Amino acid sequence: MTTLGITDGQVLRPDGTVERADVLVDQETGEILDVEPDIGTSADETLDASDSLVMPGLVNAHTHAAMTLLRGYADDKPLESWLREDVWPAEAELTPDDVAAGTKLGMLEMIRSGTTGFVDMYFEVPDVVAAIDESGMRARVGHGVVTVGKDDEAAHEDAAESIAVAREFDGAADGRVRTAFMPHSLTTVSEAVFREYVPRAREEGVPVHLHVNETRHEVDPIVEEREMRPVEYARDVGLFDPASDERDFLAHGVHSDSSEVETLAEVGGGVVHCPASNMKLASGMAPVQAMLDAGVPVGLGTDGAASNNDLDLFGEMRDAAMVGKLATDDASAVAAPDVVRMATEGGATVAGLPGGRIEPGAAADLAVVGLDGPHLTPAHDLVSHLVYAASGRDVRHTVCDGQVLMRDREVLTLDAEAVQEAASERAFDLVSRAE
Ligand SMILES: CSC[C@H]1O[C@@H](n2cnc3c(O)ncnc32)[C@H](O)[C@@H]1O
Ligand SMILES: [Zn+2]
Repeated sequence: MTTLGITDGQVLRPDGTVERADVLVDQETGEILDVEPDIGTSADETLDASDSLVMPGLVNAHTHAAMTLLRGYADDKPLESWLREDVWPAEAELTPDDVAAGTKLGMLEMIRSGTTGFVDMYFEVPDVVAAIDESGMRARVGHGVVTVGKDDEAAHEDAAESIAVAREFDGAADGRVRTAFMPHSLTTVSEAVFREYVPRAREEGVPVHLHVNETRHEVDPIVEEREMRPVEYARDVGLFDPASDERDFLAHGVHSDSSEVETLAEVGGGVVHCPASNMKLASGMAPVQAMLDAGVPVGLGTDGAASNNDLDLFGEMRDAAMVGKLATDDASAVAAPDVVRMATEGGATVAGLPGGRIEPGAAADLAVVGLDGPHLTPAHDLVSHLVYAASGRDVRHTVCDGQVLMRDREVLTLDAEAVQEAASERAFDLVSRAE
């Protein structure tokens, strides 16, 4: 057995308390062996956590990692015109190598801000998986299906590709990669495709992940044409089936009404809250406190870097807490302990990925946050600091599946300079082809 000891720190336990302890990890199984004081120093490899908090690695439960290439390319627009006028024309020019470069840049940023697992909906999944394998991160990936504007044959090809890559890559990268069937949304994918391919996802044993209730423009036509709320329509085409072994999960859910929140709680449907993207695109404020009260599993996501514009989940935690209070006119809503849970265990649950808890037997997916900065002084309440005062720049070390991905802010699995240079070059070339 090869062991990793994370020594001399304070540890965030699953019940939200903080205690002084070392964390001992079995690097072969990728699991936490024990959490006790003074057990880490004789490990084969050690990470110093003095003056630091060891927390579960953050889970970015909804992103489009390669959209880092379009960071700052089209800002200050609402979702529909942003997608149609700027993003989709640029994405039409993407090559597999572009997607690989953008995904690596996204992962570099995520590792540097303490994220160990993510959910990625995008294109060129084989290249995305190869990049994830190299990075050492954990992810649930899928090919995003859009059928609007396509003839029947092209629509079926797109959906069939999503199922085929889900089948081929589930369990790749030593099990760190899981997959899902990923129709883009209820309005950009035809009813016929949902009805034919959701059962195929069930046969493959993969969940379904899609955007739902993101903007009013998406909700209104569904309600008008079908006389059903979007979550009801989703259930009608086979999603969120409580009899399924896999948990389907939606991104955004901003305009979910109380009946939809109740339904999601009843059937165990997961929601990924993306507060920065919802604010930037002026999509609205999700009823997150109502979801938590109802028992809906909720995680946090950045969405893509073009609607955020970074992949730092510490920003998402702060935004979730702030907008949660604004939305309810209640300063006690979406409180710090709930936000930290959403960003860790909640995201892991929603995405069906290991991690999210520091306890023996759990996946050794960890972030070590330095506490010595003036902005984190005094240390009255470390959970409060994680949400309201810290940023991804405070993360010292990142560990996924027992392997050290970043030590003392140096990413060990990706060549940061080369990744940034390649992505930058490809991004400029991409937008010049699109214009
Ligand atoms: C078909 S792959 C995923 C697809 O989604 C687009 N996208 C990025 N951000 C959002 C968002 O907030 N709502 C809906 N769709 C989004 C991305 O550009 C890809 O085309
Ligand atoms: Zn999205």
